[in-house]
Formats: sequence, C-alpha cells, structure tokens
Amino acid sequence: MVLHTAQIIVPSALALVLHTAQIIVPSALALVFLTYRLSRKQFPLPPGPPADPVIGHLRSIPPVGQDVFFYKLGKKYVLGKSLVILNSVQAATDLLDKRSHNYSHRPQFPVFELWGIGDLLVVVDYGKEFLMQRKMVQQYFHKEKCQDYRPVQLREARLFVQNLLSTPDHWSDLLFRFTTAIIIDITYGRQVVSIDDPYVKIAEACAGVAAEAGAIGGTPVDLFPFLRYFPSWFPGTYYATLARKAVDKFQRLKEYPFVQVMEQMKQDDEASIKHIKAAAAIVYLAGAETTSSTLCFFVLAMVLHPECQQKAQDEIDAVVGYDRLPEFHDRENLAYLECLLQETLRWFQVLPMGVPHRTMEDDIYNGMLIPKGSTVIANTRAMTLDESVYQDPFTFDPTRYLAAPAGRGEPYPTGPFGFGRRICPGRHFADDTLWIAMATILATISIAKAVGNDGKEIIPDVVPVTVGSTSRPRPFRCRLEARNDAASNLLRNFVVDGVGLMWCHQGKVSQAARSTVTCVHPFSSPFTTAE
Ligand code: HEM
Repeated sequence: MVLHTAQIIVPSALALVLHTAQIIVPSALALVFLTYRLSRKQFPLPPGPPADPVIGHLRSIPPVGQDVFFYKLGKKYVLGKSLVILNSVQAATDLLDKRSHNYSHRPQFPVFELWGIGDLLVVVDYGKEFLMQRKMVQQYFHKEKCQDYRPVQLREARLFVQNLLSTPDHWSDLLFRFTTAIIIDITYGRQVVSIDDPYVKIAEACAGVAAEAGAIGGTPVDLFPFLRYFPSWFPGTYYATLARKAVDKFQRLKEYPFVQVMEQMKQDDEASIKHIKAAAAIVYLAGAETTSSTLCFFVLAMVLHPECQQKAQDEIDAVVGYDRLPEFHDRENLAYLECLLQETLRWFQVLPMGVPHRTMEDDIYNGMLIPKGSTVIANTRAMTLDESVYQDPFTFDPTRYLAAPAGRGEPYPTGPFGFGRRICPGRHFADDTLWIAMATILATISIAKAVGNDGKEIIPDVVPVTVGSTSRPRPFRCRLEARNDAASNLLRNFVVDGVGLMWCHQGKVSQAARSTVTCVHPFSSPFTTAE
C-alpha cells in the first residue's frame, strides 16, 4: 500500500513540501499507521506537486540548481510532507527559531557516515553529542571571543593581498588559502607559511570531494539509505560509491592535525579527546570553503559593478586615508562597506539551501500538519529574492539597506547562516574575516574585467555553479592591480616580524619570519602546557 498520496494544492509563496519517498508497507502495519493518521486528519498535509508512486518526487528534483527550482515551485505550493521547503523568512523564523525545540534535529546523512565523519557537529543529530560539540565550538566562537582572532585575520588579509599582487591570476586559490590559513592558525596553532602546507592540501582535497558529493542530505542514498548496501552498478548508488573512495581524505582531515597537537598534549580523558577532535575537524571543514566562496562572489560583484567598488574605495580613502591600511576599528565608520558586505551575502549564498533540519514531533503550522520526522529545508535563496522584501532582488545594490533618501531601508538578509539552534556558530568569526578581507582588498587593489585576445573586455557569467549544496561563481578571469603608489608602498612595507612574507614565491619561510602575533588557539590550548 502506498501512503501519503493525497495532496491539497494551495497556491502560495510561503513554502512547499515534497514527498521524497512514499513507503510501501505490509497492510497490517499500514492499518496501524492509517489509524494513527486518521486522528490527525483534520489538518491537511501541506500541498506539493504530483508525485510518482514509490519514489515520490525524487525524479522531479534536479541534480543542480535545486535552490531556484524550489524557489519557483514555492510560488505555487505551500508547505508539504516528508520534505518541507521553507521559502519565506517568516516561515523559517516561526518554525526553526521559535519552535527550535522541535526543529533542531538532523536527518540521516549516509554520505557523511560513509566518509567516516557522521559524528561531526554539522550532521550529528540533536542530543548529548551535539550539545557537547556545540558548546565547545560556541565557547571559542562567540562574538566577544572572536576579537581575540582579529590579529591573525588582519595579518593574513595583508599577506593575502601581497601575494595577490605577485600572482594575480591565482586569486581564487589564494582566497582559499587565505581562509584556510586563518582557520588552521586559530584552531591548531599553526601558521601556514608555504603554498604546499599539508593542512591546506588536506582542506583542498576535502573541499574538492564535498563539491562533487551532491546536495547535503539530498542524494538518492540520503533519501533511500538502504542504497548504501547495494552494489555500485545499482541505480542511485553513485554518491555512496564516490563517498567510499574519499574516506581516507576525510580521515586525514580529522586525524593529521590532531596527531600534531597530541605531541604537545597533556593527558586528558578519552571522551573529551573525541569531542575536541570532532569539534576541531568541523571548524576546519566548515570554515574555509564557505568563507572563500563568499569572497569569490564579492570579487565577481566588484568586476561587474565598478561603480560600487569606486564608492566603497572613496569611503575607505576618506576614513582610513592613504598612509595606513584598514583596521577593525574603522568598521563603525564605513557604512557603505557594511552594506556591500550584506549585499554580497544576499546576492548569492554559498549554501543557498542551508543544511537540512528534521522535526522531532508532529507540528501544526498555519492549519497544516508537518509530520514528525519531516526533513525541513530553509531555502535562503528564495528568501533573499523575495520581491515583497527586496526591490529588484536580482540586482546587486548595496544602497538598498541605507535609510531613505539614500536608500530604501531594506533589511539585511536573514538566513545565509541558517536558523535556530543549528545556526552557524562560526558566523561572527566569518563576518570578521569577510570584512577585513573586503576592506583590505578595496583599500589596495583595483578589480577590473580581464581583456581577451580580441582586445574586448570579458564579462563573467553571473549565474553561479551550484553543485550539491554549495554554490560558487563559475571560474572567471579578472584584472587585479595595485590601486596606486600609496597602496603599493603600504603593501611592500607590510612585514611580519621584520620580514615580508611572500610565501607564494618563496615556498617556505624561515622560522625568523614567522609572526609572533598571539592569539588563543581554541582546540589546542586545552592540551598545551605553555603556549
Ligand atoms: C561565510 C561563511 C559561512 C557561511 C555562509 C556559513 C553558513 C552556514 C550554514 C547555512 C549552516 C547551517 C545552519 C543550519 O543548519 O540552520 C552552517 C553550519 C555550521 N557552520 Fe557555518 N558558515 C560559514 C562559516 C563558518 C565558519 C568560519 C565556521 C567555523 C568557525 C563554521 C562552522 C559551522 C558549523 C560547526 C556548523 C554546524 C552547526 C550545527 O549543526 O549545529 N561556519 N554554516
């Protein structure tokens, strides 16, 4: 017997629900289930599009561009059943924030389990293990604590632009190394000084695998976990096979840095070692690629909108001047740059559909039943394109946030960092990294369209590539040059402990060149006797 076939279609822009899998159960069991369901029958399931028998809507979900697919569908349907897509900030805050006690679980993630990292915070189900890891990460990344890491972020931002000017064509690789270097320094207490640093290589390898791994919680093997036990020739097992091949890369991400830290370790009990290892690994995994991809969107926006770049540079020149580089304390005086950062987060998101949540219990929302165990997805892409909130939502326009008459006073985007008890614990830290990177780049670098062999400017494609759950701009070329002599001199003169760090060119630098910038290293500090 096929369950959950009936759907009521209610046009609305709120959200929608899809039946990812309709289950065939023996009739006795179905009877129990149906009796149970009859008592809830006064509340309709949210509507969704027509489904196939057995596999439900599996065939209708595209492998790429799911955020826009759900955004368009959300204009037609309201909340639904097994897979609930929330397309409005209102629905997401009502459910994921205000009823977070019921919406903080995660669905099963067989792909992560096959990688051997099913115990990491981002995928671990709500419970004891979650609370332990979440507390640990939050303890080191709450807003005030993040100020401790600013010296490292500042140093790396300046090293990044120095290296950018030496090898401008590698700008997107350098961005990844920039965000990874910060994470590695504050997490494991190690300064990245070489282009071939093993920590960066490990992060790169894992990011590469994750980019090909399908939507988080949305691959056939996530929707039908039993597929993991089927041979690789069986339809729908592709992502399980891929995951098995990558297991060693993720184990290395978890183990390698930790082994290094163990050498400095005092004795500790086994349970805390396990939690610390997992918490450090998720920071390593979740922190670098997300931030560097957001910065790639920023570079794209600057190439396509030179007028916005000019406005931000004029503001920086007026506030910071020409004889120093931006510092964190300048932030409060750079209102346009603030809007530019927020507009970058709204324009495109690195995780346009966040990470799926799951309900613990049945819930009634706006007269509709959201059954226990539903997978709930906050579709941030749809929220940031909501015409009732943002005028011309596809246009990159930082002034939209300014009060009238300069702008329209539209709200900063809600959702790029998720919702409720699972909201990104690294958001304050990421915000600082994004800000100092943008401020330093704009103060020193001019970003322009590349010129092709035909002498014409190359206009990059604005539509990002969304593979699986993550989005980033399609690879594009651009022209990056020092803005003026003052900027060149400031960069040339920026040194760490008296020695400029051009690690892109020099490979490794000597111990003497290493920074003495001090900061607390969250996950190594519990072990080390003296830092
Ligand atoms: C621009 C950069 C970033 C973006 C856009 C971003 C976005 C997100 C989103 C959308 C989620 C899912 C939230 C939810 O389930 O509702 C998430 C979770 C998470 N993020 Fe971030 N993130 C960023 C940077 C970081 C950084 C720098 C760190 C570490 C320091 C970090 C650590 C985590 C962790 C540990 C989780 C899992 C939280 C949980 O499941 O309880 N993220 N992030």
